[in-house]
Amino acid sequence: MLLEMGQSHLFEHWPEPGVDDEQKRAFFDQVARLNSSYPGGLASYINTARELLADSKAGKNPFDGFTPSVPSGESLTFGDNSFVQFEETGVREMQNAAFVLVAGGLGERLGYNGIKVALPRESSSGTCYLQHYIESILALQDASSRLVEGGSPKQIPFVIMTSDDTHARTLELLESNSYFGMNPTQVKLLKQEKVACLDDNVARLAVDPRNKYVIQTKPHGHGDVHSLLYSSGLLNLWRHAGLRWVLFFQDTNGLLFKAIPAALGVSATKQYHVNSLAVPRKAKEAIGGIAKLTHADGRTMVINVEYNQLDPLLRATGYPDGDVNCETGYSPFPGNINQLILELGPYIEELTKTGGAIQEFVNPKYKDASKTSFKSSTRLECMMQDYPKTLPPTARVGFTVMDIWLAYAPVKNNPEDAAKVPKGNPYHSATSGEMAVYRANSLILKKAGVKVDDPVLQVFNGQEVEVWPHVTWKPKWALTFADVTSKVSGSCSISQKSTLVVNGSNIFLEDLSLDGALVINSVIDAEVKVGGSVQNKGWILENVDYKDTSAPEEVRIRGFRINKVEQLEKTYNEPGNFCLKA
Ligand SMILES: O=c1ccn([C@@H]2O[C@H](COP(=O)(O)OP(=O)(O)O[C@H]3OC[C@@H](O)[C@H](O)[C@H]3O)[C@@H](O)[C@H]2O)c(=O)[nH]1
Ligand SMILES: [Mg+2]
Repeated sequence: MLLEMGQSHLFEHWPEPGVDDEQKRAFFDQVARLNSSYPGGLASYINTARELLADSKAGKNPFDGFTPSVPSGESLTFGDNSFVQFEETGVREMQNAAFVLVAGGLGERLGYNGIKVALPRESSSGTCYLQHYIESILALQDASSRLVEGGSPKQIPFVIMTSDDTHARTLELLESNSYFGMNPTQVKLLKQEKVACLDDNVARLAVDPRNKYVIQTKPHGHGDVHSLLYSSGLLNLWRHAGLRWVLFFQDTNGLLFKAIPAALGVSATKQYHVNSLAVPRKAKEAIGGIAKLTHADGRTMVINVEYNQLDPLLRATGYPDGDVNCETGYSPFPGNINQLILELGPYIEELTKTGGAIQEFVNPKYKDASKTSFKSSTRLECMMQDYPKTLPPTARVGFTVMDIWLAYAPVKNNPEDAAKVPKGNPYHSATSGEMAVYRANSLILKKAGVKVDDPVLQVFNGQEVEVWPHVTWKPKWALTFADVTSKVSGSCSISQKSTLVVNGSNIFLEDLSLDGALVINSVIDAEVKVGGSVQNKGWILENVDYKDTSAPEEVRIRGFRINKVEQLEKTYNEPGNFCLKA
């Protein structure tokens, strides 16, 4: 097959039979793996690569024939009646859902040496992303089964897509923490394989420069999640178990689960086959734009246009300024946060046709204008949000826009690059990711009637951020706005320098005045009323420079550490009714 596919160069420097036989066998093992892990096999990979490389060389626009326009979608306002209604519907539907986290990426822009899901979401409680995600899913599972009468409690399946770069460390993180309270059988890890690299425009496979018996490989992108789910057989198991929704999400977004209940509510109410979550997007921000594309022949689709493609597409179709903000101060195209909700039935139907293959693209870095050779080997890639591209026109494809402060705070950029982000655009750094959690929680409490002091501006690692009171709570305390309002009453206030860590479910804030740090831990059967005036020196943020290698990496990249000077910490380990009146 390799010879037929023009790959004879792979064998050019092979010694005669009997020499290096072990390594030659390993070579064919790798070829077999590359062949079986790609829908259609290696030959089809090479053929597609040739077509895409020829298009790229000819400068063909992948959206040729399509004109972009601004689509209309569901736009939600946090806390209003319809938002609260969507949240309730979403929580009810949650027991028919499965979650899929794509976490095979290395996070090259962040440059962190560990896996990204092990990073703390915020450092007041120290909870890492993976723990927060699992605790959110478990809390949703409990809340959903409480809402649905007579329903037997179901376990929400949780799939994590890993890669060779992240698999072992993800598994280790789960196992060394007892799966953060989730039943181990509830979690499935699916490892994506890398794909072969290509050396030139005729798609000659690239040999590893250090070992002529190894083909160079690189990641194929998060689009692999669809073929992996399909071939795993999980989708049909889920269908037989009566599930209806699959929710996809990415590795570092500390706010995501604040948007999930309402977003699922929208899917269920509008009966969307595909629902993408979006936020207002700043021009040139590194998030894809959701656009309606209309083809010359009349076809239309609502689809993500990736951030590197939006500007050229706009310039080519009558928007001479390309990707710019409109009078609202934002790009007219909503920003895709890559939280997709797919309805399981139509999803299985589609994958049965495609095998889960997603339209691919190639992005070679050419040496010069002749476009005949590459600076380094390239490969085909695919993105999970391109799934709708093959859907029939009858498919119900929609999107839901929510506020940025509520829904999106990824950690993608290293401190140096974050500090260079144009003023007014989000940093997407470890610093902004943590501050966004405090801001969202503070704003939610404010909306629930708590008097929360305004933030101060502070600079960490060259990034100016709003510092709100450090408020953090466990998902089991509150998943929805209605949960928060049911747990806060009377006249409560929180000063700017305060820290509030709520680590329990039945904790009620009643006439609490907080000026300092307060940590409350409780078991499920303890009902704790928290009130009175708490005043102490609190927890203070101290600057840490990202170049200071004496600090742990996760501290350095956020630019501060918490000095826990003084706090009131109370733990309620026994069932019963308690009252903390400071
Ligand atoms: O091969 C891969 C690559 C990436 N991933 C995962 O996919 C997720 C997204 O990866 P990246 O952070 O590199 O994605 P990008 O920032 O380039 O863009 C992504 O997020 C922002 C959206 O607006 C974009 O439309 C979306 O493509 C991560 O969770 C990552 O771990 C894989 O699981 N496998
Ligand atoms: Mg990327």
